[in-house]
Amino acid sequence: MSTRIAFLKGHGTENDFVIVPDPENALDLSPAAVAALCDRRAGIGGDGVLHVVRTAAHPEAAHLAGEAEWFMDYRNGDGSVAEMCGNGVRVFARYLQHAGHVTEGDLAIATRAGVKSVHLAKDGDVTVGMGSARLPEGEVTVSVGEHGWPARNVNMGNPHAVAFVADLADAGRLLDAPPVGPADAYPDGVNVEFVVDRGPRHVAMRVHERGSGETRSCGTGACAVAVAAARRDGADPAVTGTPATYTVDLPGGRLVITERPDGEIEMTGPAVIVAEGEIDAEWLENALR
Ligand SMILES: N[C@H](CCC[C@H](N)C(=O)O)C(=O)O
Repeated sequence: MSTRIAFLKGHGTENDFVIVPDPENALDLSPAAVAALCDRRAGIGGDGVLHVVRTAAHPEAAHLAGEAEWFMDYRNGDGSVAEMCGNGVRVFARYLQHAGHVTEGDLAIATRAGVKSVHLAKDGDVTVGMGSARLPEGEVTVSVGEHGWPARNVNMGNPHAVAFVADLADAGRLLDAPPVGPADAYPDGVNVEFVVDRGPRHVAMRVHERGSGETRSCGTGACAVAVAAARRDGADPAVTGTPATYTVDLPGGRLVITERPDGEIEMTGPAVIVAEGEIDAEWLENALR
């Protein structure tokens, strides 16, 4: 019998992930291996992979070992690397609790976008300190077919273009990445969000994610949407001195985003471990050929 590699499956508002515990960073998780694991027909299936590594064991994160014991080595479903994954951090924290590495309460998780503070509440929700948003200068536009909209450029550690539309159906089927202009605005690609209002400080969104396609939810995207909506609504906390809280409905569930006057953004939502099992190492090896 060939070697087995442990995995778990989890999701946060139906943004789903293959979780691969690998404390000593011993596995060669190449882009091809990640894409094979995320393949929804020939593999396990997921929007991305959460590679669970002790911070001290990963060359990109070892400098953060004094601040956080675990590093979320996040990969998109196409095998590309992204700086941050908001839903992923919640599921990552839930995995650490499931595996007995942490109990409920507060913990820190290292990511490529720095160390994130996480609170595991008794009632099942997880709150993540997402840091603050950057709003690069310059107009960007998003197009779908003959439609075009001005969009807000928001960086949550990863890039987002947020377009407010009349109807979420205006985004079409989102089978491909919607063109974003100007062409040089996002040299490394971008996550694109389409937003409609549902009520005061209440929006709904769809997202086409860089490296994963349309997903049921995007945590960093929901934060980008809340930040863009607060600027549109004259509720920028840095100006008003008052925190701005938005309820964000996604196809896969609901997230609550609060931006404080100091710029810190908190995201609260569910995180679920669905299953665990073993990957056949020989299968994975063959999948790379
Ligand atoms: N596709 C994103 C990373 C995952 C973001 C999303 N799943 C989230 O929950 O924040 C990117 O390439 O920047």
